[in-house]
Amino acid sequence: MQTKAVTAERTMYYGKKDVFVYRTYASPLQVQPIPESSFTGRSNTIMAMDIQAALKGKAFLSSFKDGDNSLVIATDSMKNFILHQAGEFTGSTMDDLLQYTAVKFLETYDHIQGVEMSGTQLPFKESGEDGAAETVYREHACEKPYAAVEAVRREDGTIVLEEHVSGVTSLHLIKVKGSSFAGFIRDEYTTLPETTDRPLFIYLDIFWRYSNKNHMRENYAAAEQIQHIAESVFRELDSPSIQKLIFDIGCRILKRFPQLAEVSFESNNRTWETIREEIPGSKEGKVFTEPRPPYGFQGFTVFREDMEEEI
Ligand SMILES: O=c1[nH]c(=O)c2[nH]c(=O)[nH]c2[nH]1
Repeated sequence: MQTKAVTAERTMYYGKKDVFVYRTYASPLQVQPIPESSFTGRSNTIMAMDIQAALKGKAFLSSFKDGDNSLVIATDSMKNFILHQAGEFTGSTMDDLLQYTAVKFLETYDHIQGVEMSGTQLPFKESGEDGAAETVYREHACEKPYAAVEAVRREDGTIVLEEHVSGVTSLHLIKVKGSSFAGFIRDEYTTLPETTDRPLFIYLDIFWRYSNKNHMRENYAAAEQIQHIAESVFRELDSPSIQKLIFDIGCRILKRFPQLAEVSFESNNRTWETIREEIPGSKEGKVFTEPRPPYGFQGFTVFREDMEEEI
């Protein structure tokens, strides 16, 4: 849950997580292709999602303090509500489904003040060599589209979308050569050698915000396209560090999608451990093994004003 007790304000919410929603034959998604990706949409024959919802509002105080459940919507009922709305939903993205359902919660129950919802999409790829099979899908590992929304009831009673973040999580990208890491502080704590060419393996989560919340429907940036941009920039550029790599990926994403205001990254260094630098008879072959913990990580947000040069 994103909500953290970092302010003097009381933390108070409750909800349901891991609501698995499988909606079949939702409206297909269509997007404009971009140079880095031939992706043009999803059939949405299966929209598979792991959804979380949290309800907020002063009305719930008595349930915590006095054990008064008279205003409690059981989390079991919340699960049923979410599953029901998945059948009413006519849109084509998880972002939209979350917004639709969060607003429905507020419209249905007057005493709720805010609803936070997030979801991870579980991609099912068309099965078959040419992807032509229309009814058989194989579950796809690794990268997953993500979305989170918060809808609130204002003082004047209007319901607004206060927060919306989209994302793609668990990209596992390896580039076997063309990455370096050198020039860092060398002191008595340094044992890491400088590398001019390392096999860089990163785990990457990417999150983005639209400059205007209406863009979510009119100018949707698909997780697949963001992923393909990340892969293209990784392939094209020789990076001096993961820090610079994620910055460059962020600039390219903002360049490609003017409707986005910012892109954030959480990266994890999973660079393989080198076992054999040289293999007799092989020009470039090496042998590596899994890295051992602990793992390095980076977090960074790229804003539009950061984009000075063309990438
Ligand atoms: O790209 C990197 N950035 C770092 O900050 C770092 N630190 C480290 O040990 N290896 C790496 N690699």
